[in-house]
Amino acid sequence: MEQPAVVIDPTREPIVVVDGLHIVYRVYGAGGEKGSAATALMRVVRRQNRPQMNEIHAVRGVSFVAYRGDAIGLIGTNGSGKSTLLKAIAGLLPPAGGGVYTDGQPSLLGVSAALMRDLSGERNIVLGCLAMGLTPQQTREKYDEIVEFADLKPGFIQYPMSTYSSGMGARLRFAIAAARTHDVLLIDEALATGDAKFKRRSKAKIEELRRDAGAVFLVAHNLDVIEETCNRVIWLDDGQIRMDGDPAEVIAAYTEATSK
Ligand SMILES: Nc1ncnc2c1ncn2[C@@H]1O[C@H](COP(=O)(O)OP(=O)(O)OP(=O)(O)O)[C@@H](O)[C@H]1O
Repeated sequence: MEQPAVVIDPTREPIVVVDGLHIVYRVYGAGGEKGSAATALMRVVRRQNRPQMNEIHAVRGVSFVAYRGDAIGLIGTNGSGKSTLLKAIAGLLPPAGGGVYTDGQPSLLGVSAALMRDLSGERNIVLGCLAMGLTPQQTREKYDEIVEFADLKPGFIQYPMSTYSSGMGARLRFAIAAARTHDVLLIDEALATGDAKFKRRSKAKIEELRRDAGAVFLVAHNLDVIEETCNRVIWLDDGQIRMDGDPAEVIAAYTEATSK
C-alpha cells in the first residue's frame, strides 16, 4: 500500500517531519519455517554456519508532520513498529528509504543510556544531568527537584539503581529527563510501570514539557494514559500508519479493530 506524501501546514511550525520513512533490520535466521527443537539441534550438531540473512521491514513508508506543542501518542499491536519509529526519530537507526527531519535535538527519554545500574540514584542524577548537557551549577540547582519528583522510598536515592524495582527506575529516569526542556522528547513506555499517583504527576509534567518543548512523542500500551496526555494519536499497523488524528477517535477505532 502506497502511503501519501507528506504535507506541511504552512500556518504551524513543523518540529519533526517524517517523509516516506522505511526502516529495515537485518537479522540472521533461517526464516520462513516455524522452527523446531530438532532442526535447531541438527544445526548445532552439524556445525552449520549461521543461517542466511533476513530482512525485517519494520517501518514501511511512514509520513507525518509533528508541530510545535504536539504531544503525539503512538499506539499499535506488539511489533507494529512503535519503538522502531521512535528510535528512527531519535536518529539511532538509519533509514532504508525516506527520511526524518527534526528542528532541534531529539532526546529518547534523555538519559537512560547514560545511567549506571551499579551507581546510586544520587550519582546517576548527576551523571544524567551532565549527560544531557547541564552544567554542574545547573545540576546542583535541579537536584532537589529531581529527587522530589522521583519520590522514591526513603533512603533509596543512596542505593545503587540495581536495587530499584522497574517502576522505581522508570520514575528516576523520567524525573531526570524531565529536568531539562527538550526540543523533541521521545518517551517509550516510561509511564507504564509507574503507579497511579506517579502517572498523574507525569501527566502534569508532560504538559509542562509540552509548553516548553517542541514536540513530545509517547509510546504506551495503556490507552488511558495516551488519551489523557496526548492531543494527537498515530495508530501504527504492521509498520504503516493506519490512522492519525484526534485521540478519542483513533483509540475508539483501534479498540474496535483489536477487540475482534
Ligand atoms: N533490534 C532488532 N532487530 C531486528 N528486528 C527488530 C529489532 N527491533 C525490532 N525488530 C522487529 O521490528 C518490528 C517492529 O518492532 P518494534 O519493537 O518497533 O514494535 P513495537 O510496536 O514497539 O512493539 P511492542 O508493542 O511489542 O513494543 C518487529 O517485527 C520486530 O520483530
